[in-house]
Amino acid sequence: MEKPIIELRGLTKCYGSLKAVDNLDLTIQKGEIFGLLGPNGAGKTTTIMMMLGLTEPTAGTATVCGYNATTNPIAVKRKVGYLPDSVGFYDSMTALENLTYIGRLNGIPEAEVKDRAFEVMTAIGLRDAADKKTSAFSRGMKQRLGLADVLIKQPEVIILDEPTLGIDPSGVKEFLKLIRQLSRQHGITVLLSSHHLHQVQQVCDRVGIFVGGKMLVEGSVDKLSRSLFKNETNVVSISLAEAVPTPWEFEDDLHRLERVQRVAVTDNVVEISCLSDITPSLVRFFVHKGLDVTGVHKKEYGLDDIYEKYFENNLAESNTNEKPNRVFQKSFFKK
Ligand SMILES: Nc1ncnc2c1ncn2[C@@H]1O[C@H](COP(=O)(O)OP(=O)(O)OP(=O)(O)O)[C@@H](O)[C@H]1O
Repeated sequence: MEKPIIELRGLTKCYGSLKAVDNLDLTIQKGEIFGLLGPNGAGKTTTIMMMLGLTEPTAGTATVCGYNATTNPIAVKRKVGYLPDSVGFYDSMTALENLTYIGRLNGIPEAEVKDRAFEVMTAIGLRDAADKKTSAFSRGMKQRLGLADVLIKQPEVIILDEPTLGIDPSGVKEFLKLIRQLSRQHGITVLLSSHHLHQVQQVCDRVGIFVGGKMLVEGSVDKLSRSLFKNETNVVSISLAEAVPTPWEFEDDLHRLERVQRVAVTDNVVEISCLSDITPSLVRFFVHKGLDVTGVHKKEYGLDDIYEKYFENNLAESNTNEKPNRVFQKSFFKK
């Protein structure tokens, strides 16, 4: 198996008595898009700073592209492109001038820098705005140009810290699509830090939920959902034309269907949890009973369900000192 492109071992950072990052172990393979998810103050930026060699760990190591980020930060910076949540440009210069300036700073030869800048601007969809001053750029365009700054040095790894802050929903969608495209086409490894569950779910191969400096859980959304919702992976909601009376005369019959585990009735919706996907049999059951089915919806568990469930389990397992997690959870969803 190939060596991981990012390898964090026992990575720890203390600020006085505060453990901002607490004994973090993480490996990311080449070409993967990994989402580091966590509420404000979770330690995401501190982790990124240590991976870039911009702050020293109190303990542990961060190895990026085969280099120790603490002892060899320059080598790491050559291989890694970092996009913070907002990027500054010289507003009196055009997008192309800003980009070629960054290209020169990164040591790209004069003969190549303009062509490379055009190439990158085309890839990120800003070719037509190349001669526009960046003072006239929207926030979304600035983030794209920030990505161009990162790409011009042809990095092996891109680290994005809250890259979609302040971008409108359609801009976010486009931006994430672009990240995925770039990663797939060029085999670039991406670490994306965010507290937007839905955005991360759209683009990442694997996610880690990071709270209070610790990685609580990691894996693909699918894997996490299967392990957390073992007994509830097949939940179907059947909507009926009329409200279901209580007690419902057909409830026992429904329970007797093979593989049905749980039935819950609310107004005109019957929610059924099953051991496997038996949607066709369920629909036949309702039709056979002479009930008008107006909708069939299969529940899919996403990252927000995973996050919620994880905390539910965590709270149930422990009866001490769990209040901070509740607070984290609330602030997580608010944004
Ligand atoms: N230079 C510093 N000195 C002291 N404490 C710090 C310093 N930098 C960060 N911290 C603390 O470390 C913790 C982790 O901060 P960090 O910025 O890494 O979190 P984050 O997950 O990136 O949060 P956000 O989503 O708000 O950016 C916080 O409690 C923060 O106050």
